[in-house]
Amino acid sequence: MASNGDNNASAKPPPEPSPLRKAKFFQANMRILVTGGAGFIGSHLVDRLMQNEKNEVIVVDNYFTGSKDNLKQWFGHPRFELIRHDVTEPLLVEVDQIYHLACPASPIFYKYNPVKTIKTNVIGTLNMLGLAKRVGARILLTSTSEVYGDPLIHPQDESYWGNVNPIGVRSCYDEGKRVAETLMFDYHRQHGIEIRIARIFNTYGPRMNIDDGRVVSNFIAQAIRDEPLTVQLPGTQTRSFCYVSDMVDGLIRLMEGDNTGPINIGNPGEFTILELAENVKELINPDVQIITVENTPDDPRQRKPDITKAKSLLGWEPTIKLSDGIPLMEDDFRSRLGISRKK
Ligand SMILES: NC(=O)c1ccc[n+]([C@@H]2O[C@H](COP(=O)([O-])OP(=O)(O)OC[C@H]3O[C@@H](n4cnc5c(N)ncnc54)[C@H](O)[C@@H]3O)[C@@H](O)[C@H]2O)c1
Ligand SMILES: O=c1ccn([C@@H]2O[C@H](COP(=O)(O)OP(=O)(O)O[C@H]3OC[C@@H](O)[C@H](O)[C@H]3O)[C@@H](O)[C@H]2O)c(=O)[nH]1
Repeated sequence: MASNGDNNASAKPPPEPSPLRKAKFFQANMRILVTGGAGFIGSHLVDRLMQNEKNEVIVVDNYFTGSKDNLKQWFGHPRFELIRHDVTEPLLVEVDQIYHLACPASPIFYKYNPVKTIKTNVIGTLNMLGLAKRVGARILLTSTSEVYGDPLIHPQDESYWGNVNPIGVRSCYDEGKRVAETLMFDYHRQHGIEIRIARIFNTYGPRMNIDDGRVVSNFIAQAIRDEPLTVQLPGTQTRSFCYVSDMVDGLIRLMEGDNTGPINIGNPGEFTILELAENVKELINPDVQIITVENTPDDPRQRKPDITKAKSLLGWEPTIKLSDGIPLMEDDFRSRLGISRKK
């Protein structure tokens, strides 16, 4: 099946960014806002940004799925600030870059209060774009592979417009992210805002909530606790799993580069969910049982990123394969669960 053409096509060049960008008083540091920075990917991003001593990092988070614990290593640091704030409310800060991650990402959490999820995606993104416009900041949105819905082309490249149910139980998230992308491009074309859009594919690693509900964290927690691994039917559905340090590297490259995106960031290594369960069983607990359970509506049947653009435009590709990433996550889960390896 054919793709839908160039997403970036625009008739005329966008206007210049806000003059405020160039009218600031001299300042040596880069002031970076990370929304959703207390969450899984956000906190790893903050760690990486804080390594650069020219960066000042402000995190805003409402702690719905994130935790202060993920950032405790930075409390009291002079270049770090944490604000309890909900992005559905306006925010007044002075920053140069915005990494906009705030949004529950696990299906069980984003479906828990769907109206809030879509407000976070739409009003939250509008607020962050309004902020970017006022201060002339560059803004990066963490969009998702879910914008492709249950994809009819495989692997998915950025020119594919997707196959999304607009009225389903996942729509608050996938349609919400699609509107967020639309808003990003409208602010770019209309107001000259410097935008970056990452389409993130399934990402895993240390610090995921133990009971997050997503498949890798579920299977690892189950294997450590000696509970059966719950493969949702049919088990032949596929996902491609990216380790979090690779993801953070891709996001920073996208922010620092010249391309608006959207750009897929993910690991093209594709596994059926049953294969994932077998991998976790082999690596963590060969005695654990694998069982099948009912699935939820509209679960995408296949997903794998085409990362040609990320390779050529960002010089990025993932470096950590699943069989190396699972043990790294296992260490973190064991220490948080207080269950050591069997002798
Ligand atoms: N992890 C993945 O596989 C994946 C895949 C695709 C896209 N993404 C996107 O990456 C981003 C981060 O995902 P994650 O896996 O780290 O999820 P996460 O749930 O761990 O982090 C999301 C963070 O946003 C915060 N948040 C939620 N709603 C908020 C609101 N209204 N105001 C302020 N803060 C709010 C949460 O408390 C949490 O700290 C999300 O935008 C998600 O859609 C993640
Ligand atoms: O215990 C489980 C959990 C999940 N699954 C299956 O594993 C697959 C992946 O499910 P997850 O809940 O981890 O995540 P999904 O791929 O459905 O959605 C994710 O996609 C990308 C991001 O935007 C989000 O992090 C999330 O929406 C699904 O087919 C699901 O049915 C299981 O078989 N068992």
